Amino acid sequence: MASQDELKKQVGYKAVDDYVKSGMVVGLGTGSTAYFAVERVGQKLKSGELKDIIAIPTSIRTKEQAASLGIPLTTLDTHSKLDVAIDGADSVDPALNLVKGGGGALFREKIVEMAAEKFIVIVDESKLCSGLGPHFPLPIEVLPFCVQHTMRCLEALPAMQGAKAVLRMGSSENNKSDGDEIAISDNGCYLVDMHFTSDIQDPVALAEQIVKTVGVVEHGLFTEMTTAVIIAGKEGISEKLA
Ligand SMILES: O=C[C@H](O)[C@H](O)[C@H](O)COP(=O)(O)O
Repeated sequence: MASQDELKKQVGYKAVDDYVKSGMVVGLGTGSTAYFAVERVGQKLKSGELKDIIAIPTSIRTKEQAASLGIPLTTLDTHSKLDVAIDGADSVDPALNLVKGGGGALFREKIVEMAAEKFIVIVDESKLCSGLGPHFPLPIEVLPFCVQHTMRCLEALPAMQGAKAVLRMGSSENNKSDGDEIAISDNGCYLVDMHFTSDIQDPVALAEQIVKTVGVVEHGLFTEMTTAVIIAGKEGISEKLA
């Protein structure tokens, strides 16, 4: 049976093979699944199968990986429109709404992926869920100023359904929750993870309430953005179109 890494590699490679063509401006996602898509772009540029690609990375980690592979890079300041962006996700619901930001990259991911004509999501089947929320905590990037106050405001939002806010701890090297310092995003901000005990009833309404909360930079609900989800599982690879 294929390992989880093998499944991630399969979808990462397939997304590049199916959706990235020469001459495109490509958004490169962040995380252990997107890693393989970046690897594939690098391989195909090196072999000459792809030409004239320019890419926009969604984190410092991805920028470093892409640079090490010789992928030409740009930013949204130079290219406001992308042909395609490819990224992983932490949760995918049946309507292809996503929770993202488990690796802390949600702000850069969202600003890049919103600018892409096609947004291709790559996951193994463990990321599929019947409803967002309990499957994976919802990350929110916030300014450090008075973070405890911002967390209480988030908990009090009507559409938050009583979810509990937890300030993410990590280390300066890795903003996954594995250290004893407050995790710092690539943008110098904090990350708050909202823990739900029931499915989020209305992700669009919740997103609207979160962005109106002063102190919030961005949140990890990616609603109505997905073009397609490529899923790797025990039965092989499948694709769901929005
Ligand atoms: O901030 C991180 C991103 O949103 C990732 O795309 C997401 O956490 C999925 O990462 P992975 O493919 O490592 O599970």
